[in-house]
Amino acid sequence: MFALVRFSITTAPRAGGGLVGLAALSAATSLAVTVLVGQVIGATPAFVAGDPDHSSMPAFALLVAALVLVFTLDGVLTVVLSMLSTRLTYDVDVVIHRAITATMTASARIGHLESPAVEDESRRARGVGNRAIWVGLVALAELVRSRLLAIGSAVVVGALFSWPVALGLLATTWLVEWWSARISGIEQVTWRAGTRTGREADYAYELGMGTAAKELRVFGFAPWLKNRYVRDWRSAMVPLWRVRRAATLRTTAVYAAHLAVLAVAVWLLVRNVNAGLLGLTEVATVLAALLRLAMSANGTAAASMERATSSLRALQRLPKTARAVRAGDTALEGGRPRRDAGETGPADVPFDPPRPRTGPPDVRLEDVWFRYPGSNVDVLRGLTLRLGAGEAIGLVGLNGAGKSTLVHLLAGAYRPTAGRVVVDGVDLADLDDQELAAWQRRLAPVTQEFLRLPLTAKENVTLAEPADAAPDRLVAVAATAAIDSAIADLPRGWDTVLDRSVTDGGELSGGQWQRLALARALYAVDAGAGLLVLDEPAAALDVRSEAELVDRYLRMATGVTSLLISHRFSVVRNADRICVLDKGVIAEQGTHAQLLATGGRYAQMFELQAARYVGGTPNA
Ligand SMILES: Nc1ncnc2c1ncn2[C@@H]1O[C@H](COP(=O)(O)OP(=O)(O)OP(=O)(O)O)[C@@H](O)[C@H]1O
Repeated sequence: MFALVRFSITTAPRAGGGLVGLAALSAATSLAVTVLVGQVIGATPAFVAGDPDHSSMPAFALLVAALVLVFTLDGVLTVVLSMLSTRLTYDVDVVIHRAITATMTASARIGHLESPAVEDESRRARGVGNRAIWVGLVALAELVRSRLLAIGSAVVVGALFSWPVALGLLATTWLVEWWSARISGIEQVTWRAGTRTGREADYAYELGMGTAAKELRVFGFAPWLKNRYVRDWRSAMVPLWRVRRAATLRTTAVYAAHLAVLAVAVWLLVRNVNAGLLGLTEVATVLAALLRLAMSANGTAAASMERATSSLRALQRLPKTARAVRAGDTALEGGRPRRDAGETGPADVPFDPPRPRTGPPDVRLEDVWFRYPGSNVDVLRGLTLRLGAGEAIGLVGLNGAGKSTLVHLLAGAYRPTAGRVVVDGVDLADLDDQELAAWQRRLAPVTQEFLRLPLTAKENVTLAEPADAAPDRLVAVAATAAIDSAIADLPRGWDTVLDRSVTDGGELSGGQWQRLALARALYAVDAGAGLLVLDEPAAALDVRSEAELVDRYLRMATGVTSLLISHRFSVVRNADRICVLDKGVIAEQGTHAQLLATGGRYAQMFELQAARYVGGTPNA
């Protein structure tokens, strides 16, 4: 409870503090209503049978007016409390989202993004329905109100009637509350154990409703995915239902004890009335207070607080878990010291749209070993490769040889397990986050899974670069990437949002998306990026245009260092140097003609591919 109070007061001091303060005030007004109701009822007979000159009128009217006033205030406070809760909801939502996104984007490296531990912790922090913490904060106000009201009502019952009855009922009221919170705690532990299955259910839902909604239906996989979702969701929820079923008997016993004490209290009250020990005012006040006390057990609020506290702890652990996952790389690397102190989070890393124009970089991979976190297979095994400043290097290799992995290492997204990636003499592993982010801004990549953003066509090309400052550049790169006519056909040209679900939105074919991604990389080069990386840039293009497009592309990108990865030899053959990646190392390198003359692996692969074209050698 104290952790939540501290959290609400530090994150939203006005709404959080105001909510708790108002809750206390609301408890006081509710208690005042109870006492005034007793007073009015007690005074009614005397007033009704009153003297003919109505001398008791002003006092009775005053009592009724006070009751109406306090009752109205109580109602107003309830409305204000609900408004403040809504306000707190917004404030806290922002804080939680910021905390989670700050952790996820705290580093320019990406190991933690693939970590199940980090994903589970983030899911726990968000809680069921993503709202555990703020539901708990609203419950905190309710709990403050109900507990103060319970104590106040007990004092009224004790002072006017019986202290043992007051304390007995207070005890069973809190027993009910404690029991609800305890069950919720057990449910939390059970739910935490099932977060992985729950996450799988979430993925299935996201796939079916978003990412792959169209494809799954076109190919008739929707029922399969639905069954899978139901299966995973049930297996995450069944243990929870089991906990609830197992607790049914004890829950019934706790509520029965509470009701029994209330029944005894009412029976004793009736006995006292019969014995003439209590007047009408006392009876009315005590009865109202007894009911208030008995009904103040707020198991729901206590349970929500339990859940919120558990989520809050997960939220506080999250950055540590993410750091530990990233630090796991250090252990893999044999403890080479790293400068993690520079991890400052997105709020502190200023985004600087203009790319630093520092010319084409010289990049060296020196005896690089790499295995993915959690894997026991070395993808790269002592790879050494140099991309000289301004050189165009082609990279070929079989599926799974490690070509895309090499691109991740070049970008510094992962650290090598051993060895170094050195850019202009600086080891990427020694860069702090801001320096690494600056290096990544010097890259213009087209990866296999290129971005398809539901933004305008213009934003898809320019991203953070200011397009309005260079409209000619936009036209030029669109022409080079041969996407200009497709853009002209869109309902609103460059300003068309590339998402069919938007009014006046447009859609591109797979090949047209790829051309748009190429235009984006060219635009970045023009804006100052010095290293162009094309990973299968022509996979979605028809064979006729691919080689011609890539050649045109490289011509326009002169003056940069470029890495061209492709299974299609027609794409890489004009590179200054072609490297063959095999078994984690560069097995061969040279020009297209030199490699063919050597008769090695490259020549074999080339001949195999060429034989599939009519006439033997495409573009040879
Ligand atoms: N995030 C990851 N975690 C664990 N292993 C991975 C991860 N990404 C790739 N791998 C593994 O690393 C190896 C190299 O993959 P990579 O994608 O770099 O190959 P590639 O040469 O680009 O393949 P392709 O030609 O099919 O695109 C593969 O065995 C793959 O299964």
